[in-house]
Amino acid sequence: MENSSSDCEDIGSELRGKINGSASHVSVASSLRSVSLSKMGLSTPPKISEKSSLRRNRSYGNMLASGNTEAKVLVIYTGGTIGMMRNEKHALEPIRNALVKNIRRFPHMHDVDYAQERFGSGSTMGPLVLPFVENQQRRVIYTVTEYDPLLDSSNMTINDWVRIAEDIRQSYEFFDGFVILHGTDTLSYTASALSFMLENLGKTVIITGSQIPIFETRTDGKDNFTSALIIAGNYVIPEVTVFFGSKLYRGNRTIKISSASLDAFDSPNVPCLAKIGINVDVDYRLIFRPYTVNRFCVHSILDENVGILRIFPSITTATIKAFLQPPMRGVVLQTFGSGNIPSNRQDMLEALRDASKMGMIIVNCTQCTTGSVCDLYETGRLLQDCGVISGYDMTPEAALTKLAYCLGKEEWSLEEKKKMMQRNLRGELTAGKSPEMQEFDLIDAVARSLHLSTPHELSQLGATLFPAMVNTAVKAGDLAKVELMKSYGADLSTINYDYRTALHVAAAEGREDVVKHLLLHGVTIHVRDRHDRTPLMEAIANDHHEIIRLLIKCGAHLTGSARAIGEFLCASAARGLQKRLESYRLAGADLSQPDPSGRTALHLAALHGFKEIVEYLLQNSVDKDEVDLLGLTAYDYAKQVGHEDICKILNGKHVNGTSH
Ligand SMILES: NC(=O)C[C@H](N)C(=O)O
Repeated sequence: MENSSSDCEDIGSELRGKINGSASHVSVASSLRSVSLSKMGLSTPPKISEKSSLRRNRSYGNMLASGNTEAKVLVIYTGGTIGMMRNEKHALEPIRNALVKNIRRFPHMHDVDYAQERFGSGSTMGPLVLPFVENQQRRVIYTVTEYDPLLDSSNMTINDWVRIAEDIRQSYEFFDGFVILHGTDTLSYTASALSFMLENLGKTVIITGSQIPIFETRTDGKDNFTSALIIAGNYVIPEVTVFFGSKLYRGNRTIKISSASLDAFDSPNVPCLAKIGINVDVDYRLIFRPYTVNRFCVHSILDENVGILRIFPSITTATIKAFLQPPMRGVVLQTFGSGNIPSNRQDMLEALRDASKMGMIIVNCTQCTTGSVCDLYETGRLLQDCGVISGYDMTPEAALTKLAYCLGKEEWSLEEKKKMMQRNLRGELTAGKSPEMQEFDLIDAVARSLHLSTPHELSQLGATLFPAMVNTAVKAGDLAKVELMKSYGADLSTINYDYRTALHVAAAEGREDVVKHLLLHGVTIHVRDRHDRTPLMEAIANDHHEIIRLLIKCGAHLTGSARAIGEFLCASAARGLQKRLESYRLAGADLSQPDPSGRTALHLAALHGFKEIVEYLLQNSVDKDEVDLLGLTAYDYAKQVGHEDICKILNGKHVNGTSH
């Protein structure tokens, strides 16, 4: 299917004025609200009825003929050192409108020639284009939306997290991935909060920033930003992640470890998800996936009555009591070692017990950078008796934002909130042991027989064998074998040489039970294969209606431009494929969407004499009076070729009311 780059251009041109012009500081939520959905060619695709819009759409058609594979990334620029400049006192401060202007001058970040050829604009306006990157499938087209005011992240609040989350929600279907430019100081808090707020996330969200402004000669900003764009555009890692200093981390596992080093972040309790060196090495097995059949949504109610209390020797009861006073509703207690507090401090224990009895959620987290709280010592077990719950190995940032999130879930009872705090929701904690792999490791066995031994050879073997074996089991609908492959260490989300996943195969083959199984195992629905086809497109192309319903329920959406969908609809009608039209309808297409000549599926069905399709389209509210580029209605076509039965159905009324 044709990619939807024109959507990107529409968004780009709409935001362009706001980014570069005088009214530059508008949140993308409000910007996108002002960009009509029909203009983006998605939910309510445009109808072509006026000559001007026709001309516009034709010229888009020419641009799309470039045949390049592109990915669209939305960049939300909130502030931080990355976009700061030195003022007269030599202090760093964010400068409005400077980032995009400067990026346009960096040949490493913006390919002016490509932008010129593709969008007819390049050096001053239009979407930004990342130059071609060796070994990456897609060229990244990105749009930057700049917040007003730009913030040093120390000034950010819960309201800013909500704003970012809402902006992602508003633009979710129009972009392949998201990059958030953010100050480093509170970046881990934002990353943790967003990881909870963005529920059933299916796309890549990366937060990055820098220690040195991007405008300076020696900067980490350019590499961090470019790498984040490449990953967001080319890899589906459905998590809120942090990219910094050559590594991609799970956001809610990160902490800022240095105020000076360019490796400012770490995720001490879990390995990084990807490393950028000469190649991009993603460890797909580490990716945390939503194990539900639900579509993406944002939970934006956070309770701000939460806090972190760090215990220290000789802390007074008065201090503790003061901290636990209403309106406080949730507290992260940072304790010693593996979760200990002084066992000889009955006063302290009493204060905690009282607060817990009053309905406060108190979560025990360690002051150590690595490791977890556990009931190894009497001093730790005592806290449990007071109603304090375990935060396992959560970072204080993750525990605090998770508390704000859980307390904001009004539909959950207090017990449920406590249960959720101790459950692994987004990969933020490790409770208990991870499932064991089968003793007989398939890849090891094959590797031995092939005399392969290096870790690189082993991972290459796995990457080659597993997709083929999983896909064979999926094609056969053999769920037991799919499970077996998983126990051998296969990642069900893995892609083959054609960038296809098991979900593509299951959707194409009509294996509804396998589709369900894969979705429940977190296989992402947004991966596009070499030919830009998503699992949803596979289900449509094979008319598997139940699977289309399932994928849509899970948040899948059409990815082609409105015009391309119009072409598909017309082609289906011309070939008498009513089932295919129904497939598109179930997938959310507007059956009235015209092709570039302004003809709708109804014109084509009338022309080719498919009476049932004409009836079907009329039942689905396709306007019989729509005229094409030549000013002809569906009736005119039917009349011309003598389909009298269809003329009768279309009842001869012209758009302006004159009878034929
Ligand atoms: N490196 C940075 O971005 C630090 C800056 N103070 C901020 O958090 O906004």
